[in-house]
Amino acid sequence: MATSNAAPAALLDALQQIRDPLFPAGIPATWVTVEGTTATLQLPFAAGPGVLTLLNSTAVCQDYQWQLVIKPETLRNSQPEMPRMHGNVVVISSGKGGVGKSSATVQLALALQQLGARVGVLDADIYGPSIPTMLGKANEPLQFTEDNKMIPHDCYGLQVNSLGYLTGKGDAAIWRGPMASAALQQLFRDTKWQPLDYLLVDMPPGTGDIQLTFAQKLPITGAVVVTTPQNVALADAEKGIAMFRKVNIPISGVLENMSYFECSQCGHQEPIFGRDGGAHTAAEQQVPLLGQWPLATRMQAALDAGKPLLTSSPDDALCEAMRRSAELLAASLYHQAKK
Ligand SMILES: Nc1ncnc2c1ncn2[C@@H]1O[C@H](COP(=O)(O)OP(=O)(O)OP(=O)(O)O)[C@@H](O)[C@H]1O
Repeated sequence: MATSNAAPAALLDALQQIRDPLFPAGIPATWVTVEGTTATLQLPFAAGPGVLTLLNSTAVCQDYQWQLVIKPETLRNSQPEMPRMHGNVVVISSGKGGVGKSSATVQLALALQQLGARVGVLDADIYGPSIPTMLGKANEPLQFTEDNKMIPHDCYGLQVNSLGYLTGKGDAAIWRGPMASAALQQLFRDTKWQPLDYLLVDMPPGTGDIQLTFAQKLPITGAVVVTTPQNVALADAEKGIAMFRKVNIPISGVLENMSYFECSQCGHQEPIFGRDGGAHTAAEQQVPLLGQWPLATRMQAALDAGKPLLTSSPDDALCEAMRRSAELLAASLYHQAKK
């Protein structure tokens, strides 16, 4: 019976030649095992079955029945002296408020989960924690362990903690400066997370002291900068990128949100905030573009109802775009950490 060591050289060669944003340097032999005509691709980051379609576009690969196994690796982070307890911590940030940072956090988290990862969400947006609205359970108080750790809510299989579960509406906004940074760190540390592959942190918007201190204290693997395409948002997105660079946190990518308005009646696409602004910023800053999500009424309605599209209409074309962004994020985290 053929084993991984016996994988034909022609197959390994072909895999190494594959080029895709998920595999910028091809697929290494160590990710592939072969038994007879069954081949298994084990990926160290979350990705969807489209990967197998990519393989099957190569003639040699078509001789095998492919299986995909997702086993995300916990990568190095910004606090090498701390134990890697929370999987890969990814901060989702925006220089400007209201661009869709919380929506992106929720939807990237659900998409990563649908790609086979164990995912947590930490809502650290002190100015207005909106994750409980988007994922439900807004009025369910948190439970505590005997040693006083917060037990995260289970929302659609995600482990979720939010300042919104601890404070009454409006209370959070009075936190400022060092008090806010300390509260955020406590929220991170005093939550009893079950094993995770990815922990997505919804940061407070902006690039001030609170964000900088918090970013410096967390064991961060990468940062996503969410922006809308217009110039005022892009200028703030660039400030965000500069802030993370200053503290040596890799930028995993820019996510352009509200890229165009999509008419639900006729499908016409109107770039109301300008065209490709986030894409240009990503190119100029030499960071990956994770996606261009449209402004879509059904996305907002689903989030407002606490039933994101990925849970209520997973076959929607928008969900496909979100899963693509999530796999690009997972791959970017991996490749940047291995550089
Ligand atoms: N692509 C989109 N299409 C339609 N509505 C969207 C889209 N992205 C976000 N929204 C809606 O815009 C509003 C603001 O989004 P969200 O709360 O995610 O922004 P934010 O950047 O986190 O804001 P804040 O600065 O308050 O933290 C929400 O009602 C959300 O449902």
